[in-house]
Amino acid sequence: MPARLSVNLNAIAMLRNRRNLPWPSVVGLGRIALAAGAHGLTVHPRPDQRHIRFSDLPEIRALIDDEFPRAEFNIEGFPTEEFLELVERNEPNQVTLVPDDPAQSTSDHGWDLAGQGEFLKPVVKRLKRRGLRVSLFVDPEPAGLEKARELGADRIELYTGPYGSCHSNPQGAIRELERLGRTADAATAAGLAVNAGHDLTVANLPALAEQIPQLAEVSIGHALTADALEFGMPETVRRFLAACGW
Ligand SMILES: CC(=O)[C@@H](O)[C@H](O)COP(=O)(O)O
Ligand SMILES: NCC(=O)COP(=O)(O)O
Repeated sequence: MPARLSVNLNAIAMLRNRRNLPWPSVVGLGRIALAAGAHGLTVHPRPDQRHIRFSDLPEIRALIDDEFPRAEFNIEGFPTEEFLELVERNEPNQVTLVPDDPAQSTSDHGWDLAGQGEFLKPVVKRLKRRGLRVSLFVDPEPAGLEKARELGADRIELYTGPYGSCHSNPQGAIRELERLGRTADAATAAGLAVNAGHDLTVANLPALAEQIPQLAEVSIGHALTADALEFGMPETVRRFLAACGW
């Protein structure tokens, strides 16, 4: 089955936050994306709430529950106590744990699974006890992924930033794709399902989907929001779904 598309609403929230006004509406554009066929919505709340605000989460949860009960809600972020309580209050289908520092402008690396395993283990256990699917954001590096399974994770999310940055470097893109493919295969061998995200575009998705046939989900925000400004959200979602192979 082609990878499912989860639309990341952070970039829309960032645009909204330029003013103390309720537009563009994060929930409204989430609704349009799901109505156009997207399979889920992703948010990545950060402690300073510079994109998604904590108050957006119950509204997104209600949108899915009331209007799109088959859609998935994915919450991404660094597992502080504040983040974990936010997750527990809003009951997503999936939690993607990301090792980003509050000062980072965006996510730019995956977990050091060996070095940070002791920190992650109780966090994964706590989320699993709540019945949530847990995914760990990882670099495209095949070695050591069994550790993610040992920690209790269900999935990994491949950090595709280095692949995305090869948009005008075809040889580099081929090298990154091979690295992503080997990492995905190592994850599958370890019993983990595979998600991917960061700087994915309509242009670079088809090759990724071909390289990783087992890809379960892609979460996409920045390029999808840029395209939505040009083509409108419904047409953009259809273009991204087609790029995934739907
Ligand atoms: C983990 C990841 O790659 C995304 O969550 C990314 O951080 C999107 O969030 P921003 O667009 O707010 O950086
Ligand atoms: N997990 C990655 C994500 O949600 C979106 O990243 P981007 O498309 O905004 O780079």
